[in-house]
Amino acid sequence: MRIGILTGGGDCPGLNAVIRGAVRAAEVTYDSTVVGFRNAWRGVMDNDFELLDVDRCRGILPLGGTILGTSRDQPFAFEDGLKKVRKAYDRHGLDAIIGVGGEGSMSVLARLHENGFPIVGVPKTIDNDISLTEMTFGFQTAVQICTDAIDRLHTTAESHHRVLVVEVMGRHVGHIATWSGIAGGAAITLVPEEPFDIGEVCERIVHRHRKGRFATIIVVAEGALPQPGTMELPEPEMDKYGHQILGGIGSILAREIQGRTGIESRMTALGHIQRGGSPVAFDRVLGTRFGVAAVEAALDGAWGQMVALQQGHIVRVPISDAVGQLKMVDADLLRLNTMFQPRIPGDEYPGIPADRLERVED
Ligand SMILES: Nc1ncnc2c1ncn2[C@@H]1O[C@H](COP(=O)(O)OP(=O)(O)OP(=O)(O)O)[C@@H](O)[C@H]1O
Ligand SMILES: O=P(O)(O)OC[C@H]1O[C@](O)(CO)[C@@H](O)[C@@H]1O
Ligand SMILES: [Mg+2]
Repeated sequence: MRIGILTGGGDCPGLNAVIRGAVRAAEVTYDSTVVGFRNAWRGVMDNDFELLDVDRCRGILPLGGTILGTSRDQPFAFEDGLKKVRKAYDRHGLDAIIGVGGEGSMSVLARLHENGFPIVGVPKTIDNDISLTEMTFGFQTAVQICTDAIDRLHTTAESHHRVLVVEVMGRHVGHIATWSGIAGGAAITLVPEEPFDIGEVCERIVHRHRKGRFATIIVVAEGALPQPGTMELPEPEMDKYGHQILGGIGSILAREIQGRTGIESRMTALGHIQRGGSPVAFDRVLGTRFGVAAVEAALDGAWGQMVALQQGHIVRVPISDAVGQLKMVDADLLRLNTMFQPRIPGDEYPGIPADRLERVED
């Protein structure tokens, strides 16, 4: 079998593990050939490719990024895009294409499948927001990077008695913020799932500092939003693909908190550091499993399917079922954010008696 592979959307630690896993499975186990297209669909449309073999993939497992390069270009944005994809299939004698990407890339794959192409999807994103898979590779690496940063920020925040706002990625959902907030012991975590009230955030900070605490770490997802009418945010700029360029809520928050509370506040935006560098072991393993499973799906003719992690097992789900709705943070985890935040008078926590709440009041 001849299999095309490409990586699309933002890069992500673990992409090279997918490529290596797919190539090793194809070449060594299933006597198949893998054609790698550079920079996602741009490479398919421009015939920019390389043949991938076990030798080419030696040493790439611990490498961040993707050896194939990536882009947000896709065939439906071009009048002759589909024609060019068809030409690539014929020219390379392809039997399948494995597309590795985020929710946007999966939507493109679903449409290509509808157009008759033999497609298999592999979900990727540090944001961990793709439905029907419990985890995407890259996420654990991003969480570890954020947690390490928060650990460091604790000591400087405490020395200076400051509020430190840490802005992390998470365009539509707060998986990275929630996990790293819990792991790093943040006092307050703000996520897109639950618009925040700046007045209440400041009240919690003041209350905490009044009771002898000397520093506060706040983790905020880049896509977190204030409750309507509570705080002005500037309109974000757009990139050339129509995505909002996020990043900035951290500095706005730090300014607002300092202005309202009088407590010195600073901000650190972790930005693309979260996406760079070597994947942690979990992401290498998940990437490898996904790469192998994608080749096996192609060999089985499981077109239009996406490989996914469910209850520790690799399964296949229709790509069309995985797109359209993002995977939000579990209510169980969001509850921890609320439980661990500095308390203010009037807080209620379902299931916890009021006298106990008073005893553990932060
Ligand atoms: N339903 C769709 N049909 C056609 N194109 C789409 C669709 N949804 C998204 N796209 C486009 O697909 C491309 C890839 O999507 P996007 O840039 O969001 O990356 P992604 O794969 O979701 O990765 P990331 O996690 O980095 O966002 C973009 O150009 C986007 O505009
Ligand atoms: O690299 P770009 O295009 O700035 O995209 C940034 C976006 O990509 C993501 O990292 C997802 O891949 C989001 O968390 C973030 O908002
Ligand atoms: Mg996307």
